[in-house]
Amino acid sequence: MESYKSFIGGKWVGTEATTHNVNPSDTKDLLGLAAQSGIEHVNQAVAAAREAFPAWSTSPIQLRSRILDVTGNEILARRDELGRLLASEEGKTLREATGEVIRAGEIFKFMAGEALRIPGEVLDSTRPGMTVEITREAVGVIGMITPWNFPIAIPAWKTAPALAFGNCVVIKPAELVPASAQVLADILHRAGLPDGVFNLVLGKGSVVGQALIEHPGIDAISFTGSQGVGENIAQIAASRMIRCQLEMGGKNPLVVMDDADIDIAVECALDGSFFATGQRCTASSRLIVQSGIHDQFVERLVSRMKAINVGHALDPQTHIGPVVDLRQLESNFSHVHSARAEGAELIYGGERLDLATPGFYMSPALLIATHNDMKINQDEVFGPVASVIPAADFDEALAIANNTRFGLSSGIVTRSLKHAAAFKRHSQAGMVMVNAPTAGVDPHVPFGGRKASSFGPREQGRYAIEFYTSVKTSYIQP
Ligand SMILES: NC(=O)C1=CN([C@@H]2O[C@H](COP(=O)(O)OP(=O)(O)OC[C@H]3O[C@@H](n4cnc5c(N)ncnc54)[C@H](OP(=O)(O)O)[C@@H]3O)[C@@H](O)[C@H]2O)C=CC1
Ligand SMILES: O=C(O)CCC(=O)C(=O)O
Repeated sequence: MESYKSFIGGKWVGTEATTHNVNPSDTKDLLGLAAQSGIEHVNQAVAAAREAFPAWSTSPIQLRSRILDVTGNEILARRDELGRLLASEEGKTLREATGEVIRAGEIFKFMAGEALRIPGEVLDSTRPGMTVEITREAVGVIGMITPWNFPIAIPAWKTAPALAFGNCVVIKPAELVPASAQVLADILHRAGLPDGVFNLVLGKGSVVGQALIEHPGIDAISFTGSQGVGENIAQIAASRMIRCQLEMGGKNPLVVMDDADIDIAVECALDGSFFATGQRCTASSRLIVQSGIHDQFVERLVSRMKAINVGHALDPQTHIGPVVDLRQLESNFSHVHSARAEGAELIYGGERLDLATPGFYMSPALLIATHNDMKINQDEVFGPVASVIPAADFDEALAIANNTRFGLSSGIVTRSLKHAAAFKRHSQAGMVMVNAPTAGVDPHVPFGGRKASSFGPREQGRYAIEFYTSVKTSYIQP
């Protein structure tokens, strides 16, 4: 039986109290026991990070780059083993989990390059003989709180740029996925990261997470998760005048125009709405379909859904794994139930499945005859549930797409360059896809949204530098 520990100041730290890490594909399969750290461990982790910061923030960029590169190489070399681990604790399929591990490895390798390319500027001053230098410095100790749906990629895309630019880290991963977090701590440690630079504290969000965001030794907070927790973090960060970066939910629209290639439209909807069990903040939960193609699209999508295998995450025949836990499963059913009560028609799926192993299985659900004001089309579900909203023309489809408090990703399937260009320009989302699913993004470009989906500077790619560095302007008179 595995036991997962916190990692503080270069040492593994266990606790008497533990939580069970259960495989959502088979609840009889107990993967391990995870430490339940408390406030004391948060205090120790922040103290270790503060102590490590002066040396790490001024360390040679080649050293930082090398450690990130070695970390990325090991993650990539162990993709199959780590993919199995991730699929076992989170429930996404082996293919999806291995893809996520590769993404994490590539992020470390990308940031190994960025560590060597920290930009600056030298300008003439308005005062004769004087120059002005604009440089970037590490922010300090970054508190990170990460969700369960991308157990290694999200910690990677926060940690890699933080370390590249000389910051220290205290991370609290979601309680449901301690194994992937522990693997990351172990790889970074063995890659040569000095003690205290990266600290992992396992435990409850309401205890460890709350203590971390309130800790006076934290200089910035990067969070991915629900809107409620994000709003709490924003208030605390504002009261302490520290920066925060919040990635929260989505209610992402996929617009299907009459002139769409129907095969592309159906595959985009299938992938965006249901793969990864719909547990992506970029999932297409609103399918906005023009009237001329509506019936054909629904018929083709349902027929594709019928061919989908829901099953054990490690079974190579599985297309969609289980929901992550019972709470999320019940929440998904309650969304479907309330949509039907509001008048939506459940045309396919939405049922609990009893399979060979006891897991949190549900068939992907498609609701039709919905309108955008329904709760199902305003609240994030975070499961394999999508609804179809009919639209008369492009203008109506665009208006519906933008009529949401969220603004993470959006998509359009069309053969019309005019509609694609207009959608790209007027969609109120941080990421826009043309003839591609709303979910599934590249590791080297900015990630983030608008409105209630995101707050603060973008994550990932070269843009990550904005959050993880502080700009200094120096006036130099020789
Ligand atoms: N944008 C995204 O990618 C995600 C969106 N969500 C949305 O959130 C819903 C609920 O999922 P859930 O996992 O509960 O999301 P949460 O926002 O509760 O969890 C995200 C992270 O925040 C931590 N956390 C929880 N409470 C606090 C707190 N008071 N202070 C600090 N940290 C805290 C969690 O810890 P712990 O694990 O211990 O609870 C976890 O590490 C989903 O159904 C979905 O709609 C969820 C995950 C990712
Ligand atoms: O769609 C993706 O590739 C990323 C999704 C994501 O980051 C999330 O769900 O939190």
